[in-house]
Amino acid sequence: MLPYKFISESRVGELLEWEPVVDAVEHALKSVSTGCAFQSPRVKIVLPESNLLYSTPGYLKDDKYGALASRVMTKFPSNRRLQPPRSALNANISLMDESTGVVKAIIQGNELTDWRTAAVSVVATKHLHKEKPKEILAIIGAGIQGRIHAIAFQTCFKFREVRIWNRTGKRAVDLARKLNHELKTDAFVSCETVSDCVKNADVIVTAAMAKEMLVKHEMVKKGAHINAISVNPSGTDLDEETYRISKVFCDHWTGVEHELQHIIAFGAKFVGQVGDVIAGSVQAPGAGETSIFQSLGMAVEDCALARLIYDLDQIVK
Ligand SMILES: NC(=O)C1=CN([C@@H]2O[C@H](COP(=O)(O)OP(=O)(O)OC[C@H]3O[C@@H](n4cnc5c(N)ncnc54)[C@H](O)[C@@H]3O)[C@@H](O)[C@H]2O)C=CC1
Ligand SMILES: O=C(O)C1=NCCCC1
Repeated sequence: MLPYKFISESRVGELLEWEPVVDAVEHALKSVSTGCAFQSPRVKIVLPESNLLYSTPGYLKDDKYGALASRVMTKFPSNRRLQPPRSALNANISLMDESTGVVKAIIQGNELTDWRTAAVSVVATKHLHKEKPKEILAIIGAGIQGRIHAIAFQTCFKFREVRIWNRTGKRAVDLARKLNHELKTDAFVSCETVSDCVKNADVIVTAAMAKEMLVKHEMVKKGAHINAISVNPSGTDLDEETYRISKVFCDHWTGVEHELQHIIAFGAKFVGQVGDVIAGSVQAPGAGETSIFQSLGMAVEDCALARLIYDLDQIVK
């Protein structure tokens, strides 16, 4: 018998639904603005062959989603070439008892990472693109994050059209077909060029981790909202001018200081954390203002989800 609960990926998949996940990450995002988030900059270790190990410990003080947790994640890009292929990112979360610090659960963390990242983009869009059109969504990159963002956004907002572009076009075609089938809709379409995908889109998600800047400012509709979720220290999916002409928001200031200096060097001005807008201390972008949410991911998001999963595991049989 293990001295802690083990919660597997398949169990996490059974437990999660969008409404509670979005609520949990909304609490986590707000916590950075209200003094309820305790977290350090992400530790990143570069391993041989450019593989990575990330560590993100944190404590979220919150009645509903409060938790003391630490996530360890590895990124081994060559996993995609294994037979059968494996995810490049692999995460596990230790959830500790808040009064003793003793581990009470180990949660496999890939589903958790996928759901929480897409839910964070949903919350950013809700608050930064409030009362603005949500007819056309463009998704750049049809990988794990592209797929989960497509599902989350369609579940939470119901866009009329969801366009998907991918470097290898067949992946975008296949994903659109699969999602139409799974979600019983015809809203998903694939696009052959980034420009066709982004043109006139109200909301854009970039999850391609491209070496070149894929989205150029002239492609982006004035007043659109962009969720830039790729974490890439050497590049961005958006061009420099898109950053300069937009109001740019982050998840947490510490992350900006430690990981986003290359974007500040473009002349981008970060105007606040999404949590500041939720808490009412920073204004949301006005009509006609283009906005970017530069997502890094942070420990308190993992805390909120770990708590939600742990609590659901106790009650859902
Ligand atoms: N902000 C956050 O909290 C999180 C961010 N991420 C980041 O999101 C990004 C996507 O992650 P996943 O979907 O898991 O990866 P993935 O490998 O499943 O998908 C990446 C997609 O980008 C495309 N791509 C790769 N290189 C490209 C290039 N040079 N040009 C154009 N397209 C290219 C691939 O075809 C693939 O469809 C990564 O940068 C990852 O680090 C992932 C999880 C959380
Ligand atoms: O989930 C996170 O947080 C990630 N951080 C850095 C790299 C991609 C995922």
